[in-house]
Amino acid sequence: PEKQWSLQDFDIGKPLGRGKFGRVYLAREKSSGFMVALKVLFKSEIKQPNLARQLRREVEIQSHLRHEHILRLFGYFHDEKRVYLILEYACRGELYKILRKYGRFSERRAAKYIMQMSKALLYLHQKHVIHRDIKPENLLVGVHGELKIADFGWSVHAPNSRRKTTCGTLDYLPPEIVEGRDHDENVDLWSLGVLCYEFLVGVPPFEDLSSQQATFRRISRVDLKIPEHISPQAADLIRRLLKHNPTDRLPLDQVLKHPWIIEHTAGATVSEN
Ligand SMILES: CC[C@@H](NC(=O)c1cc2[nH]nc(NC(=O)c3ccc(N4CCN(C)CC4)cc3)c2s1)c1ccccc1
Repeated sequence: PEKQWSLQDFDIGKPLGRGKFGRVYLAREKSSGFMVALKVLFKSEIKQPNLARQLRREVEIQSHLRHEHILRLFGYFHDEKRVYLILEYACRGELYKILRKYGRFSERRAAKYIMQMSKALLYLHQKHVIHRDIKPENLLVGVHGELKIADFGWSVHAPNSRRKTTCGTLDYLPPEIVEGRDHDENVDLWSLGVLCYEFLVGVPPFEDLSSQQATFRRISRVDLKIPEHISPQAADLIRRLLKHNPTDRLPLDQVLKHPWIIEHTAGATVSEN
């Protein structure tokens, strides 16, 4: 039987971060000493029905997932004002802050992350779950330097035609969502290509700081310029993922066999520092 958790079961530590709704704290479960991340969301902020439905979906989906590159959701509880999600603690922090600190990643580090993301997405797609919000802000780093996909607030069961009213960056949206068309698992392949580009270049491929419309236009036209310093193999993988037609995008099992991934991750299965 599922254990009924409550706030009394935890010692709350330092705040770890914050999302659009709520904050996340380091916490220790008292009887085991197990460290977790406790995500606190205010009911007042998720009052709107679609946010409550989104949260229920996040909990429903993430609580059933078991994968080394997907952040575990161990349980949840609520009091009169707040909802609490008991999440796996990723002790090396947020990937986007590491990316901003370094500016951009080496091809070896980028390829390792893309391989890990591909394995996680393969697992998700086999369960007909599409994440729909793959971006550096939703990626965390575990104790062995491995990636963990967090924040399933936008994940859905495929196929899906629900309008995605984005609050965050638009840079990761694929043409079919930007153009309001139906979408399926292939949206995550597009985002994987955007992620690979941003890891290697330091900025997303279709970013146009002048306006959202300008970014939409560049996405819809797949207006892609790959800088000279990117290796031909990396450029090839990015081009094979950033295809306007969702079914033309390189499937995940092929991504894992791509020469760029093979060359840069040989022997990387052992835990890395
Ligand atoms: C992805 C956003 C999402 N976050 C989670 O769910 C989150 C779940 C979860 N588990 N573990 C985390 N770890 C951290 O946040 C963290 C941050 C910094 C750290 N360091 C600072 C630098 N130092 C050198 C190393 C240690 C270590 C861990 C987070 S965030 C969210 C969504 C809504 C509301 C709040 C949070």
